[in-house]
Amino acid sequence: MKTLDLEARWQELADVKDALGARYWFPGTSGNLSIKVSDDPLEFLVTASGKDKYQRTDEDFLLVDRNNQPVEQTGLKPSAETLLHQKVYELTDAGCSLHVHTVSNNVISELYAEKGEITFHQQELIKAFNLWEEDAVLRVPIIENPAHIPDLADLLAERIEENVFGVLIRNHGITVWGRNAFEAKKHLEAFEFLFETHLALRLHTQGGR
Ligand SMILES: CSCCC(=O)C(=O)COP(=O)(O)O
Ligand SMILES: [Zn+2]
Repeated sequence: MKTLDLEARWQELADVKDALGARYWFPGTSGNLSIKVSDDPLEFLVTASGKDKYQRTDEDFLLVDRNNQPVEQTGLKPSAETLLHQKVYELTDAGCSLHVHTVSNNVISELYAEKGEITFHQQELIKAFNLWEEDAVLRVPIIENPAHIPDLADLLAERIEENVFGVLIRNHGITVWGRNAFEAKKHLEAFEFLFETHLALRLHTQGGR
């Protein structure tokens, strides 16, 4: 892995972090982000655990390997949810994975938890997921939120399949991915737009029920 690649990926992820931070999508130090630096062996930059993600510092990210262990000696701790990012890289062609907690994704995750998914169709913004046909459907699986992270990561892995670009975690947040940082951010913005629109529409047409 070249130092130049690492530096470029670091800046890319830091810029995404700033953009999501500007939307206040990291309440209470929640959220974690990662970007792939090397495929073989798998190495990715991931946010350090428990940090104020609205700040931009030289200690925001650390490089971890396929076992979620820091590649170099560091006092930083990888995100508690690093294993979820590793599963995404293992099971998809993703180059970047983003996890945020928002009010909208939490409310949707609870409202549709029993169904195990929420679907969107006839919504212009599903084109952000490269779904262009008039009858195309975007499916967002919803999983439970066990405290034991390996169990959570297994639930996530079970729901990853073709044309799934993100998974909601009940009363927790969403994990989203894309082939690169641009696409992952695009997907996350589109999901949040769809969730907010859906909730607003429910409020107006069904009084929130
Ligand atoms: C205070 S948020 C609880 C942990 C969490 O869900 C999260 O997204 C942040 O954890 P991290 O270890 O990545 O800071
Ligand atoms: Zn989280």
